[in-house]
Amino acid sequence: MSNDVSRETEERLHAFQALVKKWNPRINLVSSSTLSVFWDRHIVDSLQISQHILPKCGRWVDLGSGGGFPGVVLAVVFAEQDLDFILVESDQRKATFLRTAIRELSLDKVKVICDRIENVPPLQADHVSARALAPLSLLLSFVDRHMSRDGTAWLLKGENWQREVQEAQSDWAFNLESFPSMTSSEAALLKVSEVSHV
Ligand SMILES: C[S@@+](CC[C@H](N)C(=O)[O-])C[C@H]1O[C@@H](n2cnc3c(N)ncnc32)[C@H](O)[C@@H]1O
Repeated sequence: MSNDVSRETEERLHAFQALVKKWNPRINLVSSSTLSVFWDRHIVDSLQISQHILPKCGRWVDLGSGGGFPGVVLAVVFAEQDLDFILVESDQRKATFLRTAIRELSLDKVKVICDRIENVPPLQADHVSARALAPLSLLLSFVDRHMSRDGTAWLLKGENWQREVQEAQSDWAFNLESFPSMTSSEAALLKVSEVSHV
C-alpha cells in the first residue's frame, strides 16, 4: 500500500508514525502490543479508506480520533485536495497530541475540536470516518448528528461487524456497502449513507 502514495506523503506518514511512537509511552495512543506491526495495523488500516473517495472535496469529520486514526493519516494523504478536516476528540491529552502532530506535519487544513461528539454543534460533514469508537448503533447516532444529508460515512469495524449491523437496523435505516478489510480477515470497512432514525 505504501507504494500507492507519493514519496512526500510516505515521508510524512513515517514522520507521523515516529510521533505516535514517541508520545505513546506517556499517552496511550495505540495499544503497545501493536507497535511492532504499526504500519499495517494503523497506517494501512487507515489508508484503505482513501481509495474509495470521490469527489475529494468538502468537509471531512473524523470522530473519536485518538492518536489520529484514521483522521490524521487521511489528512496527510489528501493534503493537496480541496478537503478540510475536523478531528473530534474528547480527551485533552490526545487532543494536544493531535494539535502537535498537525503542526509538525504542516497540515494547514486540519482542526481539532476537544469535546464530546454529542456536545459539538452539528458539523454538516460531507465525509465522516471513525475507527474503534462505539458499537454501530451508537456510532450511527453520531453520524446522524454530524453528516450532511448527501454525506458518506466510512466506518472501520472489527470481527463483529455483521452482528452490529443487524442490531443497528432495529433503530436506524441506512444504505450500507461493506468491503473486506485489507488488514484483518474478519474486519470490514463499512460505507454508510442516508442514515435516519426508524
Ligand atoms: C478506542 S479509541 C480509538 C481511537 C482511534 N480512532 C483509533 O482507532 O486508534 C476511542 C477514542 O474516542 C474518544 N472518544 C470516545 N467517546 C467519545 C465521545 N463521545 N466524544 C469524543 N471522543 C470520544 C476516546 O477519547 C478515544 O480517544
